[in-house]
Amino acid sequence: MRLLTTVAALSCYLTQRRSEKNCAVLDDVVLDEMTSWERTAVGLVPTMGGLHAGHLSLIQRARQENSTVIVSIFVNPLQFSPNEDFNRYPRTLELDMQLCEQAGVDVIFAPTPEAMGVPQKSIQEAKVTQVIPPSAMITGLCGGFRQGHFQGVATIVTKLFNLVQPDRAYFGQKDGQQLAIIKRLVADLNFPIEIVACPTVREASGLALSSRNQYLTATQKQQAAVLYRGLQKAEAIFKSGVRNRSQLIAAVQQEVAMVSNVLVEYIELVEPTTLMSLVKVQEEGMLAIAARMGSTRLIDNILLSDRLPIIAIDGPAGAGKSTVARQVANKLGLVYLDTGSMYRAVTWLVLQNDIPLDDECAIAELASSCEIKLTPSQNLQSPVQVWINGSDVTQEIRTIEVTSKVSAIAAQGAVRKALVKQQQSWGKRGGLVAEGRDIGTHVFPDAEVKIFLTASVSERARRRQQDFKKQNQPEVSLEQLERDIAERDWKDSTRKVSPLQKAADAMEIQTDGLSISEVTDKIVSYCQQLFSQTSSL
Ligand SMILES: Nc1ncnc2c1ncn2[C@@H]1O[C@H](COP(=O)(O)OP(=O)(O)OP(=O)(O)O)[C@@H](O)[C@H]1O
Ligand SMILES: CC(C)(CO)[C@@H](O)C(=O)[O-]
Ligand code: BAL
Repeated sequence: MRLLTTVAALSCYLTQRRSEKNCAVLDDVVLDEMTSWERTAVGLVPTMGGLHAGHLSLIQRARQENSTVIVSIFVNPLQFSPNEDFNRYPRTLELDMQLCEQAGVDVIFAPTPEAMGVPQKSIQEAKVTQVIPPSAMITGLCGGFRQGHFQGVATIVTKLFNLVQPDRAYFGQKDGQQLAIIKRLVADLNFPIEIVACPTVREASGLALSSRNQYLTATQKQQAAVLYRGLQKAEAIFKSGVRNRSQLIAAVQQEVAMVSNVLVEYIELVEPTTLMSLVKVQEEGMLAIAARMGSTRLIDNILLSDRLPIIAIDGPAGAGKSTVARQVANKLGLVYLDTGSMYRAVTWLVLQNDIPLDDECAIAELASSCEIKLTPSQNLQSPVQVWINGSDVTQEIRTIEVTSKVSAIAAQGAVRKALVKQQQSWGKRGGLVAEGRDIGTHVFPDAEVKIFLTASVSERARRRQQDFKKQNQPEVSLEQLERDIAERDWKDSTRKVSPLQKAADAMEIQTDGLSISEVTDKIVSYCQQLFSQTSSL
């Protein structure tokens, strides 16, 4: 791991890194699987240091998804008002370096204000070019109590994005208003950066981890947990059907009022993307609170989502994921999101347009502008109907030509980005069963149910040999099939980008000796039991 403190050193490092053809830890076999984009994917985790488990969750996510991970540590003077805690803010670089080293970070970028070209002044006094988010996003919530704060955040994040030019940048849901503003900044200023939102990490008491928690006494820290308890009270009545603002806010107020030395600045219900105030929750709402305990300012929020549940089924090749996913969707009355057919449809379109498979720019153009529609089929024996740009390609995407080329297309970063974006937009309504390699870790990390479906290598080899026999394919020995499957597992799990990962909160199902219907029934009863507790279905 390197500690870089100047722009020149950072720029030199990034130039070197991007010119490298091979990642040191990967052998040629896996590299063949990776596109140039994957080999140089850079993940940035912007922080102000004082690292804790919340930051480490962002770093861990970045480590899983990128070839290079850069953590910036910079207490940004532009986002502090003169009366705030800029001087007192925790600065623990030595400890932060140890934590980053253990987490596999490649670079810590920790410049001085001078190296960053921002004077140690607040945004009002600074004489630098500034980035000003839409006023509607920065006047409410924390913006009403921290004049100029979000201009300061937007300015420094823009500088970091220009300096690092990451492929992905990681932010915590804990700072929900900041997250929404950064997503808007990326969209409005056309940064080619994927913003990855990471769930809030909490103490056992429910208190959101924050560098500022260090300011609290033990008693205050215990009392501060009331913020999250209040949000949970509102969440409980939301799940029982309450949607209006006044009742949700009152539920929080009532709970927080139990602790007299918590002085509430605001409790607000807003739309999480636009931050517009909500009278009632439509699809999704963010219930946010800010309060002071003595001189310490604390914030927290929860997302209230009305969507139907999402079931994410990940697992190694040959574990029966797609067959099981379709049957689970059918039994629960949900939609089976056949992600594999989406990549096949793009492959078909590439072939239709005679685009060479290595022309990644032309393919990116096609993938980011195509419109895919999946129509579930009631008959489990017949495939999901697939449309692309209005053409029904359900049969065409199953040809040998498409099958032989789909993995080369699916490995292209721009294709993945475009299709994951489309899948996530469908995910907003929920009611989906999706299967793949990183559905529960990357595509739908907030899925209500996560299953990791697996089977032994020998069992999967036996199943594949049976499939070949049914398809009158030439016989392949079990030994050869086991070698192929073991190699595939290794490639999928050691990929630097979107590797096959069992989500920490996934239930693993070992399917050796189980039939498809037995596995399906196992998952369906697990879901029904879970949903009956939360009345999600
Ligand atoms: N508990 C948490 N869970 C998830 N992400 C977090 C958590 N705390 C901070 N983050 C994220 O880490 C990044 C850096 O935040 P920052 O360095 O300001 O830490 P902080 O804990 O938020 O400190 P502060 O006391 O200033 O709120 C931000 O994207 C923030 O949302
Ligand atoms: C994003 C950020 C690092 C910019 O200074 C800061 O606002 C923070 O730590 O959340
Ligand atoms: N993550 C919070 C940054 C700030 O309060 O300045």
